Order: sequence, then structure tokens, then C-alpha cells
Amino acid sequence: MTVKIVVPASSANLGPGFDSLGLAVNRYLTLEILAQNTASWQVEHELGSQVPSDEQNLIVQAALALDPDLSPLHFKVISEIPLARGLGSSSAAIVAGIKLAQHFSAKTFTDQELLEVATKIEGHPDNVAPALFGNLTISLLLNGQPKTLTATFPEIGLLAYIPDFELATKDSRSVLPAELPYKAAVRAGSVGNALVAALLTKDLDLIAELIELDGYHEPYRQKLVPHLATLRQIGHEVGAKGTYLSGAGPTVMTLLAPAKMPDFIAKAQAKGLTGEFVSLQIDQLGARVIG
Ligand SMILES: Nc1ncnc2c1ncn2[C@@H]1O[C@H](COP(=O)(O)OP(=O)(O)O)[C@@H](O)[C@H]1O
Ligand SMILES: N[C@@H](CCOP(=O)(O)O)C(=O)O
Repeated sequence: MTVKIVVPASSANLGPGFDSLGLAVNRYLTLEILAQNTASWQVEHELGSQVPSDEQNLIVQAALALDPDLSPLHFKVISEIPLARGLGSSSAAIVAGIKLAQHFSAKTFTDQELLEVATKIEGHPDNVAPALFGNLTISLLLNGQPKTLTATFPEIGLLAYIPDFELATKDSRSVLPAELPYKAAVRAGSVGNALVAALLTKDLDLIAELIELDGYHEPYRQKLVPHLATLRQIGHEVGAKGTYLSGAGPTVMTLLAPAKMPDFIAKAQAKGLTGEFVSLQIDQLGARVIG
């Protein structure tokens, strides 16, 4: 049986949980291992000519970061995660490489080691943690080392609006300020703390309020993602439980009961939003090896 590695997409930040909160969702990056101990690394994919097909591929780089002695493999990448849209495609690729190395390496690694290597490559733990462990993750860097706690997410539908343009995380981070005034930082931190409490106690009304009160990134990114304000307003009209910028954008996520999704989508399309609407579910397993 062919070995397959399956890694979920992720939706990071959840508003005020910038670089900390992340949610694993059911769109997947899959690797199919075609041959082992090949002369060189070979990566088959349909992600475009800008994505390398040799050892320079991000998946291979991540695998070699975990185990530099890993023998080359020939594998195929099948991805349902759009690139540079705020659904963690780069983290899924990194986590896929790390799980690949863990599976084929002669050495053994702990989950914490996997998290450390993945976070070092991605730069922040909020996408790699849910991609590795599934569910809702709450992460931080302590003296440069990631720590992650996992929790279940409240029962509510998730509707992603995926615009038909890319926004590289690097570009979306370039508009953020280098510093925040003290009062603004205290307020943003307290909103984030209360949001985590609301998530853990499954208080949907409080989540709806707090998830839209981010002070760390959305106010600065708003100009790159004008559809965020439009979708948030529609969310208020139909009784959504909050709308936030997924990762660095441009995808916007709305917490919404499935029965209300058709009305939300119709209203958004009437306002000229031409991207894709996708109803998502939480992935509870995280990255896994099959076969
Ligand atoms: N399966 C993959 N294989 C190799 N590189 C990938 C893969 N998926 C994503 N990447 C790299 O990650 C980049 C997108 O990362 P990023 O800008 O962080 O957006 P996001 O993670 O939100 O999709 C792509 O342009 C590509 O360079
Ligand atoms: N906290 C990061 C998350 C980036 O997520 P991605 O899915 O857009 O890569 C940020 O907001 O920059």
C-alpha cells in the first residue's frame, strides 16, 4: 500500500489571537510516496512553475531540517489548499515534510521536536500547531521555543470566503507596525485573553463580540482586504457568531450556523464578491500518516 501523508489546512489568528490561535480545517495537502531511496528528491505537483520540484521544495527543505540524513524520496503532492490565501498552505507543506521525515527516518522524534522545527521554518506557531495536532490550538513562543495547548472548538459552522487573488503572508505582514502604544497593547491583550476564555467555555455570543475586536493586525490589513468589512456587516445582519481575517488574508472566515449560510452568500454576492464560499469543518486529527 502506498504511504500517504495527510495534513489539514489551518485558519490562524481568530481575530485578536494574532500569531497564537489557530484552527485546523478540512481541506488537505496529501503526499503520496512513489519511491524510496531515489538518486535525488523528486516532487510531482500541479502548483505552478514557481514551486520547485526538487530538493529546493519547501516540503523537502522541512523534511531535511528535521533529519538532514534522510534518503531522497519521490513523491506526489495533491493539494486542496489554495496558495497564499490565508489557509496555511506553507504550514501544511512544512508539516507534511516533517511528518515525511519522521516516518522514513531511522531516528525518533517527539511531537515537541516536530513543533519546534516546523515553527522555526514558518516563523510563528499559529498555523503549524493546528496542522500538526488538529482542533483549536493556543500557542506561544517562550524564549524562542513554541508551546501549544489544544482544545475543542465550539459547535458552529465555518464559512470561508476565499477571494480570487493571492496575498503572500510576507506582504501582509509588511503593513503591520513595529510597535504598539502601551494602552493599545493592554487592550488588545485583554481582548485576546477574554476570547480564549470564551472559546474554552463555548460562549458563542461573547466569541461573536470579541473575535471582531482585534487590535494587533486587522486594522492595519483592512486596506488590503476591503471585503472583510463587507462580510462582517453581512454577518451582523444574518446573526453570525463573528467574522475574522483568516491568517494573513485574503480569506475571511465567518462563524455561522449552516442554515444561515445560503442567505449570507446571496447577500455577499449581491455586493459584488466574486470569490469562492466554502463551508468548512474542524479537522480533529491533525497531520497523519496512512498506510
Ligand atoms: N505544497 C507546497 N509545496 C511547496 N511550497 C509551497 C506549498 N504550499 C505553499 N508553498 C509555499 O508557500 C507560499 C505561500 O505561503 P504564504 O504566503 O505563507 O501563504 P499561506 O500559507 O497563507 O497559503 C507559496 O507561494 C509557496 O512558496
Ligand atoms: N499570524 C500569521 C498567520 C499567517 O497565516 P497564513 O495562513 O496567511 O500563512 C499572520 O497573520 O501573519
